[in-house]
Amino acid sequence: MLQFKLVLLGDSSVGKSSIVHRFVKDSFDEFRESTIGAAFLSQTVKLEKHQDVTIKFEIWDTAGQERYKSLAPMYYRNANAALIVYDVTQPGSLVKAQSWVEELKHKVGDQDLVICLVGNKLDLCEADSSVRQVEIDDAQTYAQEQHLLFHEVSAKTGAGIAKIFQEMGEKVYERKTAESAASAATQPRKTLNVELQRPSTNDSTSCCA
Ligand SMILES: Nc1nc2c(ncn2[C@@H]2O[C@H](COP(=O)(O)OP(=O)(O)OP(=O)(O)O)[C@@H](O)[C@H]2O)c(=O)[nH]1
Repeated sequence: MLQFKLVLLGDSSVGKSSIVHRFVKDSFDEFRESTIGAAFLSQTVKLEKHQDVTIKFEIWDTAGQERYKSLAPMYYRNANAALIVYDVTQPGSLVKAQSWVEELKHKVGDQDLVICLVGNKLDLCEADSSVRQVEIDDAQTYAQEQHLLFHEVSAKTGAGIAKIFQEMGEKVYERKTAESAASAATQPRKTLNVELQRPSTNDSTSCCA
């Protein structure tokens, strides 16, 4: 099974761990503790667009607190996919998300990485529209300009969560298969010149002694 490394980045308390737990365990904890360092989980995804293909995400959920920021490169290095999360009720968290986008593009390069911008806690706006502080159009326009995937979700209700990982899975798989096809096309064909040697009949120890 193809495995892909996925990293979650974003400000503290935006709901990174909650998104991962909703995806991996289909559960939600109202009182989740802040992550220390990073947490690792894995989950498989059966791709809807590619019949009979199941991929595995190895997920690194990083800690959003400023004091852990220097650890992040360890987790996004060699990643195939990144979810950059903000909270739709906290405009500062979008600014932080944008700085992660910049850092990834600078350090990793978006050719190598599928990036998805995710606005979380949508349920809060649905309960009371006045708490929304980041307009969907603004975030979506930014995502389009930066060539990022984009979703608004709720880890609490589960709305939109499976869709993120389905779409990310398809993108990383398509990238991988396109890369493999391109490298196969550019590889020179190797001709094997195998000379068959007849074993000498009077040397019974020649091959295994
Ligand atoms: N209403 C609502 N609350 C959420 C949602 N997602 C997370 N929360 C709450 O927000 C708080 C922070 O969630 P976490 O998942 O720990 O956030 P985090 O981004 O992993 O935080 P760090 O580990 O500090 O980086 C918790 O109290 C969650 O219950 C959501 O979709 N809706």
